[in-house]
Amino acid sequence: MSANQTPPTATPDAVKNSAFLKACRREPVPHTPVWFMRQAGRSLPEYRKVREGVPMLESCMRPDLVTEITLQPVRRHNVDAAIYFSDIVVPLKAIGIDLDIKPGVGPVVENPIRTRADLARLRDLTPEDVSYVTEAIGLLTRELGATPLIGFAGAPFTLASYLVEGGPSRTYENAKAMMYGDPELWADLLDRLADITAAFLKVQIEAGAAAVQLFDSWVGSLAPADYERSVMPASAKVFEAVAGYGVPRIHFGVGTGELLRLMGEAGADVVGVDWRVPLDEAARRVGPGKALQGNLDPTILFTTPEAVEAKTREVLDAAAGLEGHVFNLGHGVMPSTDPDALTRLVEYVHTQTAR
Ligand SMILES: Cc1c2[nH]c(c1CCC(=O)O)Cc1[nH]c(c(CCC(=O)O)c1C)Cc1[nH]c(c(CCC(=O)O)c1C)Cc1[nH]c(c(C)c1CCC(=O)O)C2
Repeated sequence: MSANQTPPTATPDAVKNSAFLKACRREPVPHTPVWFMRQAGRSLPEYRKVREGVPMLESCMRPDLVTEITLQPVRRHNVDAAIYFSDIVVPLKAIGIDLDIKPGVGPVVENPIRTRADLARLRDLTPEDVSYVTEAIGLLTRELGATPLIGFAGAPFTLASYLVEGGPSRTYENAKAMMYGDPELWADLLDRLADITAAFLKVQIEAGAAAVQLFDSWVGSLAPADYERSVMPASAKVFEAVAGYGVPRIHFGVGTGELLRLMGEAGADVVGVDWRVPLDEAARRVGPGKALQGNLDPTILFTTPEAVEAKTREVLDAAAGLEGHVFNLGHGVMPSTDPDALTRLVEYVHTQTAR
């Protein structure tokens, strides 16, 4: 093993043999595994109760709260994987970036990153900066038993979109202007973010995360040629940095139909697909050797159980020929979703796909 290679992690056998990890490895499964992006928090009344009076970022730094919130959807819905409760901006906060998560708005950065001098504020992340993550994952893996824990991070482009814009955006005009107008500064910014993201994922894997997901939620705003030239190298650097652990790497974005092949080639084992591209078509675009994750439109959950089943059937039919399928929504659970609709959906996918 060369000096810059990482050792494989000791994922327990019971977790390794879970339906979720088998599907990620494209092995036969007893049933199609299910989890939901943004299953922790959001729609659960028990989540709102424990969060009462605790600001979002503070809750991410408290191992007792992180453990409880991560476990809540596992207890309630019988999902096949847990996702670590945190946020994509937590590693940026941990290195001292002055940002906050405003309720109903999202991440807001006090002083956006716009110039070369601003880059100096992005120092490396050390495990000590996020010791609460290591502690929480230690607690969680004990409680979860055979249920895998998914670690996650924001991808360089999506993190840059918040850092350069200063908050949520529809058009990403400042970020894209930097990408087109000062490609060297942009490349250096994304490279810095790749290192921070890779360090944050390593902390989670070394603490016991059995898989990781890179959220490039907003990268669908780019044309494939610009993605390939200006973003893919940084995302590929993140995937490469954690390749040696042997844990599945999931890559997800919204509106990424035109980018699916490149997002797989960046180094993912599993490509996440939103609801705009049927999974059989997504498989053709991604090519062989990758599992797919997705892709029920989350808004269908506001209709009737019959309509949810019919739409789920379409997803399962499109997924029938795939090498590996992890059932998920095409984007995160929306806050006003009825939690019982999620529980019924898990049950439906499990019974429809039982082998
Ligand atoms: C773009 C992005 C963010 N955060 C995240 C993404 C990528 C996923 C995606 O595309 O949806 C990722 C994220 N954020 C959160 C998780 C927890 C784990 C999970 O349940 O998936 C995960 C995986 C908790 C959170 N992150 C946030 C909340 C809500 C804050 C609260 O409950 O007070 C939660 C539970 C805040 C947040 N943070 C962010 C947004 C857009 C918001 C929502 C703002 C709002 O509408 O209130 C940035």
